[in-house]
Amino acid sequence: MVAHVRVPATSANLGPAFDTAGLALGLWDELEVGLVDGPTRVTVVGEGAADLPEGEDHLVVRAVRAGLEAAGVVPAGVELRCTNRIPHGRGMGSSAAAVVGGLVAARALVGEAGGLDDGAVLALATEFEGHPDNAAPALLGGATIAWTEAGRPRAARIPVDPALRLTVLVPPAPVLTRAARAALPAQVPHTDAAFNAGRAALLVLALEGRSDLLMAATEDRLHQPFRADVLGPTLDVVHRLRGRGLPAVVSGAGPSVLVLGPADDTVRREADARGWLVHESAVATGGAVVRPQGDRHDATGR
Ligand SMILES: Nc1ncnc2c1ncn2[C@@H]1O[C@H](COP(=O)(O)OP(=O)(O)O)[C@@H](O)[C@H]1O
Ligand SMILES: N[C@@H](CCOP(=O)(O)O)C(=O)O
Repeated sequence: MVAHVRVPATSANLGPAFDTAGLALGLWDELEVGLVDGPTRVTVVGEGAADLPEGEDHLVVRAVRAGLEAAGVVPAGVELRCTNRIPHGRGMGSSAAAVVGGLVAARALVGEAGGLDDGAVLALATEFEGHPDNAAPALLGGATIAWTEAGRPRAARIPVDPALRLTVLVPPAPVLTRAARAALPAQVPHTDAAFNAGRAALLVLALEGRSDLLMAATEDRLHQPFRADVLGPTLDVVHRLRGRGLPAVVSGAGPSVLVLGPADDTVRREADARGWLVHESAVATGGAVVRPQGDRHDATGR
């Protein structure tokens, strides 16, 4: 059996909800995973094709193995084909997609008896990622709040206005999430924590349809200011767009910028002037899914 999985890109934090909020974007990676008697073989088309390992070190293979191991299955090798559309190291959740996609493929291969329900997949994905905010929407779709309770990650969907458009401005060079996390302080002032708690609560209302709250709801003092130096021009772009009344934030750990709105002329001019790509979509309502064999897809993976 071959499991064919598609898994969405995600944007985490959404300004104030650091390591907590995230949403699925309309751009998908696809994976085909089978178990083989011989050594592991990996084929990659698209993003990362020239750089990624082709054996057991490949992140998707590691995730498939983790899922299989949790279900008590240890194959000799894994045959993996990837069609990658999510750019790497841009704050669009490529690593979460790889991990969640691999775990969902493992779930399809072992069947229900393997015990890999959504809670188990989210827990394993969070072990890989170190934070659950990308893994939750990659798995469940939509916009999510993720948190840890009694040592286990949990997630809940937030209702989102179906008219909401999302635009990601994507710079040409990556910044690894690890580097952007290393720039964060160990402690923040209580006033800044309180500021963000209020803004994160407001974010839920804004996503539900209170678009008049979007600007206030996307202010942040917990991560963006500390990341300015490692992200190059990203914070300048955020401030320029916000100065024009657009709710722009750092997408995930950056360096991309997420605008909670359509790709209007202001957004396109800002991106064009810097040679950045623009990706516009709605919030993707579905998370990682196992696709029927031979299902056709468009250029975004839909
Ligand atoms: N589809 C993939 N297949 C294999 N490895 C991947 C894939 N996507 C991401 N990775 C690994 O994760 C790294 C990027 O992860 P990270 O720094 O968290 O950025 P992102 O914001 O894109 O998730 C890549 O350099 C690569 O090592
Ligand atoms: N909360 C994390 C989100 C990282 O998202 P990514 O898409 O950049 O991997 C953080 O801000 O570090």
